[in-house]
Amino acid sequence: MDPSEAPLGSLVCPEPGERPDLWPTAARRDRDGALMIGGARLGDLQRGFGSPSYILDRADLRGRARVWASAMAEEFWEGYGMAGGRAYYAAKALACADVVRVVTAEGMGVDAASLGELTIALCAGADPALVGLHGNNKLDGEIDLAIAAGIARVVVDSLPEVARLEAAAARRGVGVPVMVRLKTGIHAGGNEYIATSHEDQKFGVSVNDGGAMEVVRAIAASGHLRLVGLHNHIGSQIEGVGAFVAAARIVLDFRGRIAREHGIWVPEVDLGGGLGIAYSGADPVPTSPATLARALAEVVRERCVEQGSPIPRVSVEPGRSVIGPACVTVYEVGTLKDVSLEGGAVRRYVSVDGGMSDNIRPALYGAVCTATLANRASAGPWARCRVVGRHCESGDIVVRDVDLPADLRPGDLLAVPATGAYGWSMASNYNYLTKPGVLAVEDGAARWAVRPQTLEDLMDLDPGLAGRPLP
Ligand SMILES: Cc1ncc(COP(=O)(O)O)c(C=O)c1O
Ligand SMILES: N[C@@H](CCCC[NH3+])C(=O)O
Repeated sequence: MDPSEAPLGSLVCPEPGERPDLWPTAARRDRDGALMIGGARLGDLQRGFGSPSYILDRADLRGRARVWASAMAEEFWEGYGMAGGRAYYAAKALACADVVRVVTAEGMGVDAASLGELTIALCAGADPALVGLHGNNKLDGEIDLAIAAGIARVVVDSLPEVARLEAAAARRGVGVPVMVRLKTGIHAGGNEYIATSHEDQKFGVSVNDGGAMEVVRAIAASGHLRLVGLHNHIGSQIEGVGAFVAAARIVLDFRGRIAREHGIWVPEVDLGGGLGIAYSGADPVPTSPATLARALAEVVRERCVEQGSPIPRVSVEPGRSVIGPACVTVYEVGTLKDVSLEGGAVRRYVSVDGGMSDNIRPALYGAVCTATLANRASAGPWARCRVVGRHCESGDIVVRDVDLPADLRPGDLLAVPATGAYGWSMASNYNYLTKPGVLAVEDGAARWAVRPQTLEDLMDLDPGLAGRPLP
C-alpha cells in the first residue's frame, strides 16, 4: 500500500488563512503557492541564509508585545480604580538583543531566570527598573548583578535565599525589593514537566504548609529586604483562564493573611506567565491576553472588595504567547523512507536537516507540532508522514503525524509554525550539530537576530581543536 492511499484528510497543516493564530500575522502564500513570512519567501530566505533557521516575523512580535503591554495597562489602569498593570517578557522563551529591544520598546518589562538572561536583558538596554530575577537556586553572581544593577524585583524562591539576599544587600548597604514565589497548589500546564505550582515540585514556597509565611516573616525581620510583591506562576501552555483565576484568588487570600499578621498590604501581585498557544490544528484557538487580563482584573477587584483591601498592582510574565507564534522553523527535506506497518499501512518518514537539537519539545513533552510544504503549493494528494530529524535517536521526531503532499521530494522545504518559544532557547549541539540562527524578517528584508553557530565556534571551545583548520 502506498502512503497516499491511507485514510487521510484530517492532519493537513492549517493554512495561514484557515488558522491565523498558528502563524505570524503576515504569513501568506504567494501566487505560486510559496509561503511568505514578514514579506519574504521562505524559499528565498533558505537560499540566502540556509536551513534549518528560526524565521522571526519582527512586526508580529512587536504586535504581540504591544497587545500584552496594552491589555495589562488598560485592565489595571488607575483611571478604572486599579493600581497599574504590566507584562514582563519571560526571556527564557527566547532572549537576544533584538527581541529584548522590540518587546521593551512596546512597554514590556523583562523577567530573567539566570545570569545569562539577566546579562542579555541589561546589555540589550532593558530598564533595570523593569527587570525581575527568578531562580530556585540563584548563584551568588546572579544575586550580585541583580543588586548592583538595581533591578525591580528579585523573586525569592526559598527560605535560605532570604538570608543570602540579606547578606548580599548588607554587604553593599542597599535595600533590595523582593517578591515571594508562592506555591498555590494549583496544578495546571500542558505537561507534568511544565506545571509549576502544585505542591510536589521544586519552585516556590507553599501557602498551605506555613512555608510561605515563614519566608514573609524572615523578610520582615531582615534589615535590607523590602517585600514588594507576591508571585505565582502556575505552569505553561495553559488553556483558558480558569486556573489563573483560581490561583489569583489564593494569592490574594494569602495577601490578606499577611495583612492580618503584619499590618501591611503587599503592593503588587505577579500572576506569572503560562498562557498557551496553538501548535497544530488540533489545538484550540488560544485565549487572548485581553481576555486573561480582563479575567484577572475581575477577580482582583472582586477579592479586594470582599477583603476591604487596597487594590494591588498586577503583573504577568508571558513568554510563549509573545514569541511563540512569531517564528516558524524552516527545514530542507532530505531522505524519504516508506516503512511498512502492521496491517499493511505505510508510514512515510521524512527526514529534515534539523531535529531534536533545534526543537526538543516533541521529545521532551510529547508536544504535537505540524508542518507544511513551504516552497510550493500543496494541494495533495496527501501521504501520512512522520517528520524526523537527523540525530541518532528514534525519538528525534519533529512532527509525529502530518499529511504532506505525496509528491514531496528531497530539496523541498517544510515550515513548522509556532517555534519561537523554547526552540532556539532550548537548542543543543547534540551530534555536534550547530545551533541554527534566528533570522529576523521585516518588510521583506532579513538579517540575523542571532547568527547560526559554525563548526569553528564549536571547535574553538575545545582546547585540543581551537584554531585548527577544518578538514
Ligand atoms: C517563573 C516563570 N515565569 C514566566 C514563565 C513563562 O511562561 P510562558 O512561556 O508559558 O508564558 C515561566 C515558564 O514557564 C516561568 O517559569
Ligand atoms: N520549556 C517549556 C516551558 C517551561 C518554561 C519554564 N517554566 C516549554 O517548552 O514548553
